[in-house]
Amino acid sequence: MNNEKKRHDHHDEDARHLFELLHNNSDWVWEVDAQGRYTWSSDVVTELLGVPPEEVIGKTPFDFMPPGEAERVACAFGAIVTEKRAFSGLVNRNQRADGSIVVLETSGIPLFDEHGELRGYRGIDRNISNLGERVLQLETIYETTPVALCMIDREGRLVMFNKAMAKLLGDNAPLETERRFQQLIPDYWPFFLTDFALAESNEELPSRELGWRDRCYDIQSVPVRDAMDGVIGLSVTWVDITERRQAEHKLASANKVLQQYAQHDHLTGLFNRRYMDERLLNEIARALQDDFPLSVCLADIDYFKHYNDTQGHQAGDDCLRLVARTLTSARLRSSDNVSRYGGEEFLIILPGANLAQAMNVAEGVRNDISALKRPHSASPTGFLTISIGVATLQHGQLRFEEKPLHMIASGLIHRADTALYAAKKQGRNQVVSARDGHASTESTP
Ligand SMILES: Nc1nc2c(ncn2[C@@H]2O[C@H](COP(=O)(O)OP(=O)(O)OP(=O)(O)O)[C@@H](O)[C@H]2O)c(=O)[nH]1
Repeated sequence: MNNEKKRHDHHDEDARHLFELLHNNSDWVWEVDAQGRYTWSSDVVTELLGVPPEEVIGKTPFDFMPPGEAERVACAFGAIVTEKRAFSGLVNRNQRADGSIVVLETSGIPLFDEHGELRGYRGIDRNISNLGERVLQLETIYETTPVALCMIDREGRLVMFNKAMAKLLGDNAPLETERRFQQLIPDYWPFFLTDFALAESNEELPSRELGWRDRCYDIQSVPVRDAMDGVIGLSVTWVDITERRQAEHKLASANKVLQQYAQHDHLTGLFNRRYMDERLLNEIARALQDDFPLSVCLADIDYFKHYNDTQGHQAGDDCLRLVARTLTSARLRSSDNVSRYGGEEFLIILPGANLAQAMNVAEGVRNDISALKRPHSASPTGFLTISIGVATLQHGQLRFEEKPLHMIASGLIHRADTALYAAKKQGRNQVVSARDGHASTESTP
């Protein structure tokens, strides 16, 4: 009898204690039915929402939230109820009876009846107004930023992802967090495995440029660590750089076209004088450095003014194009360069060619042009011909040249021009070298 009374007293004591715990605490304890209507509430609700427990019964949590917030939370809570799972840390804004806003952190566990059917939830709400407002703001920023963000854990699960990331994944977007990245974008998983390995060894993670469904992304992972500094996941940023890359490609092609214009003669397609002057400086510098000879051939169409005057300017242009084609199809080395140097004047740079070799090339070119048998009434041959002046920077002689490059270049061109003048003077349709001023081939009248 005595023991029985003791047990009874204990029971009373526990019940009083439990009552105190439930109603006189900082957390609000509640139960809802399967439709989310409160079926039981501790007194703490008065403190949190400014209404007594009896006014809460029959209502749902969404009845205490501002409309936009109710919609947002309903969305998150809908997924939880569908899966009939426990949840925690669900942050939500509520409107108190006096109109003020209180931010609550809600956690709960599902309750099942004897048939295993969901009969409701039991849980607690905690007032986190100070911290909560900041958390919600950060969540909003995370959710609505146009940059795609996600967090991948070590098993490849997509633990978190924002709206932009869901859009990026499109119909690949996971409906449950259990979906693994390996299944979503299998090709990228090896990159993240590498990032995990680098993060483990405290190395910097590189940014990567990868394509996914016709878009181009700049992807950067940052390790997420636990309290013991272990890597538990990767926070990944996906910046869509498709437009930037497209603009860069357009710019590169435009630059290519501009460069083509800047370096080429539009009539013949050959390199122009501006390019060739620069090229000549580079070739002379190379010849000086490696101590090899370099020659230039300056070619000029004979009696071209007359050709123009009799055949017309258009035919003159065609003739210039024909000469350009013939010069480029001559058997030159790949390092040789042909340009239109002036109106009807062409320059050929022959790196590595000594005077004899250059004379040979020039003679071949002269011969090619006369072999075209292009009628030209003013020419003594009756056909189109060219005259060529050849000048060479001799191997060995260069070493002692101490002039600036541009002076060596202009001196070389000047000597070729003087030789060309001599060729014209001696009857045209011939090649003359700057050294001796003698024609290598006489014109054939
Ligand atoms: N059709 C055409 N003619 C051009 C072009 N550039 C220069 N010319 C012509 O080339 C001719 C060059 O004439 P001249 O410098 O007097 O020389 P030439 O008549 O060839 O006489 P020699 O060089 O002494 O044999 C001029 O009539 C220019 O108008 C061009 O792009 N197209």
